[in-house]
Amino acid sequence: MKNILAIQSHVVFGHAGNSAAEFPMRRLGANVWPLNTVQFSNHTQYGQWTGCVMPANHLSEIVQGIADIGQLQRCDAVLSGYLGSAEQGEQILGIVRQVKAANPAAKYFCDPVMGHPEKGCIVAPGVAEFHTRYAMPASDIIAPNLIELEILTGHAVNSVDQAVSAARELIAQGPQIVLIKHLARAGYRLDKFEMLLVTADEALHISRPLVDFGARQPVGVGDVTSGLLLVKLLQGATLREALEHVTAAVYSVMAVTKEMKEYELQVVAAQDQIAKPEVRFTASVV
Ligand SMILES: Nc1ncnc2c1ncn2[C@@H]1O[C@H](COP(=O)(O)OP(=O)(O)O)[C@@H](O)[C@H]1O
Ligand SMILES: Cc1ncc(COP(=O)(O)O)c(C=O)c1O
Ligand SMILES: [Mg+2]
Repeated sequence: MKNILAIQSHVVFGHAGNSAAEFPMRRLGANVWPLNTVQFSNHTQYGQWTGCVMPANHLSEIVQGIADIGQLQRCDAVLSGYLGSAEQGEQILGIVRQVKAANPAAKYFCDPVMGHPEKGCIVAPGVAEFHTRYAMPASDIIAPNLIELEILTGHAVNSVDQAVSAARELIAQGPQIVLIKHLARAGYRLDKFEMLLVTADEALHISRPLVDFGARQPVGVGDVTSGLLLVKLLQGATLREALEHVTAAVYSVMAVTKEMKEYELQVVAAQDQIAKPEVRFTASVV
């Protein structure tokens, strides 16, 4: 069993952050240690929520507790996602160092969740800068969407070739694997949902059909995508196997969500499809 310390948001109602990713990751057979950066009533795309951001030192305090009972060396990866404050970022980097000292084989997977005012994703000030300056160079795997990729590289990305080069600019600074979770307007086709998985010497492209949700797109898709990719890689899947499985699993969650006429991701209803998707999408080498 692989053990993943997952540091991201928790919402009581619905699915985002750990509340989106934790169950699907477990359904694939990994142990998840959820460490919540915030506890909110619901995700921020409702435009209103209640709850609080955890004090930054809460994160390291919890990890120290795990170290104190002699279990930290069993951690195979740290996953970080939605942060409640930039100060939490500093604590997370300390946690990554502490975990790697306890288990030198452990990986740091960074989902650099940044604010996206147009989409209604609201993130605290300083978090985008934290991801760009500190988290990206410290990560082993990073999974930006297109806008996050542009912020991380500091320039526009308008095509698949540019996206591959941009991913390799990041690779030159730290991570070995970059997943571009949504190519959007930089993809080959606007009527598909496309992703790229890039390493120093490999680039894989995959696409799945768009599911029509109109203007109200489900939230947490990126969080599920990142969590599942990490589990597959830790379990020894090849890059191609991991990318193809994640694409089919997340597509199935979207399709079930649409079928049930829901807005919140239906990860429980779609659980069998997460583990063994019936659809299959094939990645191609760029
Ligand atoms: N197959 C699909 N059909 C339609 N929309 C999708 C599909 N897969 C994902 N999406 C939507 O695409 C968007 C991906 O958002 P993006 O900002 O690129 O990444 P993230 O989820 O990390 O924020 C989400 O709004 C999600 O609901
Ligand atoms: C509390 C919370 N966590 C996480 C996310 C990230 O979700 P996504 O996977 O869509 O990037 C959001 C987006 O609005 C959010 O409000
Ligand atoms: Mg995201």
